[in-house]
Amino acid sequence: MSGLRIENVSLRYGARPILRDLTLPELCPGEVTVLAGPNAAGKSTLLRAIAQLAPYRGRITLEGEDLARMPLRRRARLIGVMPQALPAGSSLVVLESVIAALRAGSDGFTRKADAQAMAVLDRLGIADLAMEPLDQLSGGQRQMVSLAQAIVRDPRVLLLDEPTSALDLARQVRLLGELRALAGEGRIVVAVLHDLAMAAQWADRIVLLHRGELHSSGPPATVLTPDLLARVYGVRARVERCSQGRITVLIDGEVQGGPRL
Ligand SMILES: Nc1ncnc2c1ncn2[C@@H]1O[C@H](COP(=O)(O)OP(=O)(O)OP(=O)(O)O)[C@@H](O)[C@H]1O
Repeated sequence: MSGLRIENVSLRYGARPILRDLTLPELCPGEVTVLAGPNAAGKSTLLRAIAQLAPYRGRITLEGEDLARMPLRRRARLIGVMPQALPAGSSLVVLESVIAALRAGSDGFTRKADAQAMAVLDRLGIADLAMEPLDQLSGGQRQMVSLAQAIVRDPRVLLLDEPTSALDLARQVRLLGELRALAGEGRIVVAVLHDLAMAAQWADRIVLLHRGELHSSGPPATVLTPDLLARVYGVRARVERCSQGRITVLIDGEVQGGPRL
């Protein structure tokens, strides 16, 4: 009961079913889980449901406790969310925005807030951005600040929606290494990634969604097969084994006729 459980979760937008009776294997501390699947499969929606940002039917529990019944502040301390994009129109500088994220999970004034927020910026290698206005950052810089906001409360669960989409190669590696380290410290890390080669390299487990349902889940080497990539994504892929049970995925092109599912 130490993990995150998602059981029989269904979610509709209006009359449209988006998640359909979704039950996942328990997501455990120490693991990086990548949520994968074609566009509109329901990946972001599932993250929103876990974060209790969208109403659903079914049960989502953390260490046996129903997240839907948890007091807001406690939930804010336990769950860190890195959305696809930070909302524009902020008048804060980076450090203030990270302090604001820290305070959202605390009941009162935290004297050490500045130091805590600075330590997180330093950990992510962006301390030099502390006094920059949030609205004047580049897309990649904003993404790193968004990660800082998500982890500053030291959450037990970290939910990230396409966290590398705006990052250059060095920062992609830095961020993914950071996710591994954050998991290694005992957190449950769940990230939506489109880049399956990246997912193969960094994930302990891949959960593949398709049209709001669980298609498959397991270690990258068992989920990411050429046959699955052809059927679900409609791409021709080569999957090669490398060291320590890891695989590399190379996409060659599209299969004729597109996805078969
Ligand atoms: N607020 C909303 N209102 C109505 N429909 C929505 C809303 N948000 C998402 N949807 C629909 O839900 C479905 C799943 O969307 P979601 O963003 O979860 O997919 P995704 O797997 O994250 O896709 P992508 O890879 O393209 O980001 C889509 O068909 C989308 O149009």
